[in-house]
Amino acid sequence: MPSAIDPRWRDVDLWFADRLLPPDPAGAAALAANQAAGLPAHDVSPLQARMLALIARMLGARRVLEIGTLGGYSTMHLARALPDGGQIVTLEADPHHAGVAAANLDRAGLAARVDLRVGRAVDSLPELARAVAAGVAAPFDLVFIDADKPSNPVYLDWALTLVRPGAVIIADNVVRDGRVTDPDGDASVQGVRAFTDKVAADPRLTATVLQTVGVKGYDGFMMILVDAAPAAP
Ligand SMILES: C[S@@+](CC[C@H](N)C(=O)[O-])C[C@H]1O[C@@H](n2cnc3c(N)ncnc32)[C@H](O)[C@@H]1O
Repeated sequence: MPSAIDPRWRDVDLWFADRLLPPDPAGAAALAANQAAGLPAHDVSPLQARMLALIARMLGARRVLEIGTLGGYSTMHLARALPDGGQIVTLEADPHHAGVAAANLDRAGLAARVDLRVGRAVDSLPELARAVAAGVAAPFDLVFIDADKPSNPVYLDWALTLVRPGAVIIADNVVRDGRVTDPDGDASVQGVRAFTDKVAADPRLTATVLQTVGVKGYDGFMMILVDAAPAAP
């Protein structure tokens, strides 16, 4: 169970969001539609969405892969960060979530930039990999992993077949209220732990974790740079 959110975390998030984020009627409408449709409130926060969008812009990303769409809130922010002709492919297992996301993205005028694929990510990823390997589709510049945590190690393997050298992979919810350090943690904790070990063992990868507190409680992101050559120590 997540622990209570310290009111200071929420207040500080809102204080910065008030100052740094522009009004986002489409984002607010998406969150309201998600709630009305009974989706879990597992979307990134507005400031976290801005962080993802900033990373996409800093990378000059044209192709983004997202694993875990929910109602399309993070998808929306990443899609807006793309240049003309850019595309985000987003994978969602739950048809109800995908339907709500499609409506949200359509209402936000972003449908043309989003390729929403419904089905388990492990079933969608091979086709994406075939397209990239055949040169039919460009490799991805940024991958955002935000779905079922037990599958994170598998998602890492697929991501590494799908990205260009210099790409960035971001995984959400790696801290899990501090539970990541529990060797007897649940399947999600085990997924994050195995994912972390896999990242650490791969000489092509340079990674760090940013622990976060805020309106979403206590959690964190792993950020991974995929180097062209083995990573320096
Ligand atoms: C944390 S939510 C995603 C939140 C979203 N990225 C955002 O910030 O707005 C995780 C989503 O992953 C989906 N999911 C879970 N298992 C999946 C799988 N095997 N393949 C694809 N999507 C999956 C869930 O249905 C849920 O909608």
